[in-house]
Amino acid sequence: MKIALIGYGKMGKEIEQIAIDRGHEIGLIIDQENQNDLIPDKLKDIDVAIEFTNPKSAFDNYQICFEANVPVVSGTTGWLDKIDLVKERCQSGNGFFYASNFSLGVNLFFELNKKLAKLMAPFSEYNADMEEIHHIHKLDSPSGTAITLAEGIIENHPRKTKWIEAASTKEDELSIFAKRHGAVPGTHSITWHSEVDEINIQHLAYSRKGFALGAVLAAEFMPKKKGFFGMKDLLNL
Ligand SMILES: NC(=O)c1ccc[n+]([C@@H]2O[C@H](COP(=O)([O-])OP(=O)(O)OC[C@H]3O[C@@H](n4cnc5c(N)ncnc54)[C@H](O)[C@@H]3O)[C@@H](O)[C@H]2O)c1
Ligand SMILES: O=C(O)C1=N[C@H](C(=O)O)CCC1
Repeated sequence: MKIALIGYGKMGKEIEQIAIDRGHEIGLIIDQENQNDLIPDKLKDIDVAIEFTNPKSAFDNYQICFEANVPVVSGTTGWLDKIDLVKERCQSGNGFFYASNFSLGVNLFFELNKKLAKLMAPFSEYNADMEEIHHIHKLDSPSGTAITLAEGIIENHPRKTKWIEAASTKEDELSIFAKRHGAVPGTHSITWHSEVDEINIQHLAYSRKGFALGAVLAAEFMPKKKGFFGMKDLLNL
């Protein structure tokens, strides 16, 4: 498979390594300094584009791939205000795969989080909050993964209706505490506190390898696909 890498930073480089190890060819690499090279003509013989850039650039990059009819796998976070526009393009025949987190472990953790929220529903003595810790270079906050986790709690717990990135004393608000520290690849924990105890679940990434492998697996899933896909489609969760 011939892959275009859009964004050649920490994730782009990790993905390149795994894609080559799995027998793929990197046909095009686009980063900030050659971003004007991202034109439909250069994508002519590309099977799939993998996009990991930043919240401001991602949507424009998708549009160029859509014009070239190249399916996109994107892990960029912080652009979801435009998700309806992307879904419209998918309805008119483009292919797009998004995950706030591509690692298998986090996607299992998403399911565990939903089950725990459901289990807690009848027990009003327990209240939840969330902490996410990432490296100091991260641009968006809270993390895309934290937002997915918060949505999982809100969908499955009757007393939580929204999340806020602050300490809250309102029962219907889920507090997210976002911390930035050193080179941390990504740690997420959810704690359900009562007066007498707490239950804590945590996912801690040791490196970016799990994110990168998931993105390459998504890229292998995408050629010729039309529509909007996510990790549930890939992992059958
Ligand atoms: N979904 C996931 O599993 C997952 C995992 C890790 C990171 N991320 C997200 O992926 C994104 C990138 O993360 P990273 O750690 O690789 O960041 P990074 O800063 O190391 O790399 C981003 C790269 O994009 C380049 N870039 C900026 N504007 C561009 C443009 N217009 N066109 C092409 N390239 C451009 C930058 O020069 C940089 O090299 C972030 O949004 C991050 O939150 C998602
Ligand atoms: O390093 C990042 O940036 C990460 N971003 C994703 C998020 O916002 O959840 C996934 C974890 C790493």
